[in-house]
Amino acid sequence: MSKQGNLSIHSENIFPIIKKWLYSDHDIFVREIISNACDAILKFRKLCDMGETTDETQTPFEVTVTVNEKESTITVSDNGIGMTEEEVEKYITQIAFSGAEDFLNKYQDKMDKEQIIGHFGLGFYSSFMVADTVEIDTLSYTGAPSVHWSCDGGTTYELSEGKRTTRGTDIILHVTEESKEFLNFYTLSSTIEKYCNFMPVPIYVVDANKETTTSAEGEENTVEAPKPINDPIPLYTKKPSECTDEEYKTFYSKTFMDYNEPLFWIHLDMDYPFNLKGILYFPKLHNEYEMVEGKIKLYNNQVFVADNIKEVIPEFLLLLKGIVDCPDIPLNVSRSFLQNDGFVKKISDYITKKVADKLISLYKKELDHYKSCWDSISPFIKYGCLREEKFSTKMKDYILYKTIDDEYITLNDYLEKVKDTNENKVFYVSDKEKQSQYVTMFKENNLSAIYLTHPIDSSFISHMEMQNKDVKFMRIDADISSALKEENTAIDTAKEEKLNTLFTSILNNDKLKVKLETLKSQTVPSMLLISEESRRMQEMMKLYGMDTNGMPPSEATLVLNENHPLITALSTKDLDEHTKELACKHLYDLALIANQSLSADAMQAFLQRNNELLMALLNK
Ligand SMILES: Nc1ncnc2c1ncn2[C@@H]1O[C@H](COP(=O)(O)OP(=O)(O)OP(=O)(O)O)[C@@H](O)[C@H]1O
Repeated sequence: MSKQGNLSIHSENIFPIIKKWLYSDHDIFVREIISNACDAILKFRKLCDMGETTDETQTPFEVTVTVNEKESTITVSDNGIGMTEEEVEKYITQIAFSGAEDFLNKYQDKMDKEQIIGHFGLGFYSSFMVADTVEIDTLSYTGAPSVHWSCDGGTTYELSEGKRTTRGTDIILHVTEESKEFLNFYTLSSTIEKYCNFMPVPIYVVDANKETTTSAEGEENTVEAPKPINDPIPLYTKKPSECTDEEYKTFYSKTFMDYNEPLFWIHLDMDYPFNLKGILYFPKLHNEYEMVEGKIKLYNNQVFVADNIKEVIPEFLLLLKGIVDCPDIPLNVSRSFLQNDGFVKKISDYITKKVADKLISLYKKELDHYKSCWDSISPFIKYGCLREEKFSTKMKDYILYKTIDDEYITLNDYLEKVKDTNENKVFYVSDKEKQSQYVTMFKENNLSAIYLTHPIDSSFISHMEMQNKDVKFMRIDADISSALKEENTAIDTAKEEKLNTLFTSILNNDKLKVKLETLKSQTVPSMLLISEESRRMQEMMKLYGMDTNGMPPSEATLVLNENHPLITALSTKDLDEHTKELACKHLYDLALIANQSLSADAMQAFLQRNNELLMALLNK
C-alpha cells in the first residue's frame, strides 16, 4: 500500500522552538522588527513611484522606536504601507508566509528584488524572544479600516478594530522581565545602532519617560531637532565617482570610531555576476609591531548581519576595517552553510582581487605614497601573500623592501643593484641594534642589505625563497660578502691553523669554527658569522615550542681579520699563556657582543676581564 500526505506542523510545537532557536542572539528582534518597518515604507514609496497610489499626507517617511520603561513596552512605528485585516491574518498569523514574497510576486516586473529585506516570513516572531505579548495596530494605505491584533505567545490571537488614524503600523512589544535590559534607553539605542545604522529610512529613538523640561518662564525649552540614529544613505551606497576624500575619511571615523586617518581605501562596487558594495580601509599602524584589530562589517541590503565573517571575507583582510554589503548573502548566516558555498568563495576571491588591483595601481600611479604607506601596510600584504596563493602571485613584483640606506625597492631592483657583489643573495637585517656592527661594515663598503625586522618576516622569507627558487636570503651576519674582503689575497693556512688551535683550546669550544680573512676594515679585529641554515632550524624549533636547550647552538664561525694589528700580534708575538687567554677570550666576547647579548655568566666574565685589562694598563 502506498500513500502520500502532508506533514502537519502545529503552532504549539513550533512556537517555543522559534522563541528559543530561531536566532541565537536575542537582540536580533530589533533588526527584524525595524527592517519590517523600513520594508513597509519602501513598499509604500514604490507604490507611489509606480503610480498605484498617492501620498496624501506628505509626511516624511520615518520609523520611530519609543521605549517606555515604566510600562515595559517598546513600540516600533512606521508610516509605511500598513496592513488590512486580511493581510494581518495572512502575513502575520500564518507563520512563515512571507508578505515580501507575495508583494514581489505581485509586482515582479516592476520591482528590484534586492530592495525588500524580508524573505522568510519568520522575522516578526523573533519579537516573542523578548516579549510575552505583542500587539499590532495598523492602518492600510488602501483605506481599509484600522486593525488591532494581539497575541500573548500562546496559540491564539485576537483581532479587533484598531486605533491608528494615520497610514502605517505600530508594533508594541510588552517586554518580559528577563529581557528588561532592552527597556533601557541606552541599551536599546546602541542595539539599534548596531543592526540598523545603515537602514535606508531615518530611524528615531524616543524615551517616553523623559520629561520635557520647562524653563523658569514656564515655556518649554526648545530642544534640538531630533536626529535619526542611522545614516540612511551610507557613503558606500553611492558611486565612487560621487564621493570625496573628505567624505571617505569622515565615514571611516564615524563608522569605526577611529580618529586616525586611514591610509587609503578601496570602494567596492559590483553588479555582476553578484551584487556587492562596500569600502575597505587600510588603517595606519603606529609602530611596526602593532597588529591592528580590523573589523569588517557584513551587511545585507543595509541591514547588519555580523562582524568579521571569515568565510566571506578572506582572513587576511580582517586586518582591515570596512563595510561589505552583499544582498545575496542570507541574513541568518550559518557558518557551515557559508563554508560550503561556492558563491561565497567567489565573493571572497573578488574582494581579494580588488585589494591587489588597488595596491598595484597605487604602486604604478602613486609610488611615493605607496612607499610612505609601506611600513604600515607591509605586514598585512605579507600575511596576505602567505595565506592566499593568488594574492601572492599578483603582488609578487610589488612588494617593497627597505634598504639600510632607507630606500624602498623591489626584490628585482635589489638583485640588480647587488649583482656584482652578491649575485642572487639577499642580505637582510632582522634586528637593527644587534646587527649594527655588520650594518656599519656594509655601509662602509657600499654594500646593500634590507630590513626584515617584523615578526612575520621569518615566514615571509621562506615564502619568497619558494617563489624565487634561485634567490637565497641570508641574514647579514651569515656570511661575508666578497665585497668586504681584500681582493687577491691568499690566506696563510699555517697561520690560520695555529690561530684555530689556539682559540678552540682556550675557548674550550670545539663546535666553533675559526677562520682567518683579510677584511677591508681595519677597525674590526673579529666577528661572528652564524650559519643561516642552522639558525633557521633553531628558530623554527623554538617557534613550535620544542626544547632547544640540549641542542648544539647554531653553527658559528669566528672570523679573525688578518688586517687587524691585534690578530697579527696574536699570531706572531711570543706571548705568555695568561695574555693569550685574555686576548682570545676578549676577542671572542667582542665578536659575540656585536651579534647578540651575552649570557649572565659570560657578561660577568667579560666585565672582570675588562677590569683586569684596565689594571694592566694602569700598572704599566
Ligand atoms: N510594519 C509592517 N508594516 C506592514 N507589513 C508588515 C510589517 N511588519 C510585518 N509585515 C508583514 O508581515 C510579513 C511577515 O513578516 P516577517 O518579519 O515575519 O517576515 P518577512 O519580513 O517577510 O521575512 P523575514 O523572516 O526575512 O523577516 C511581512 O512580509 C509583511 O508583509
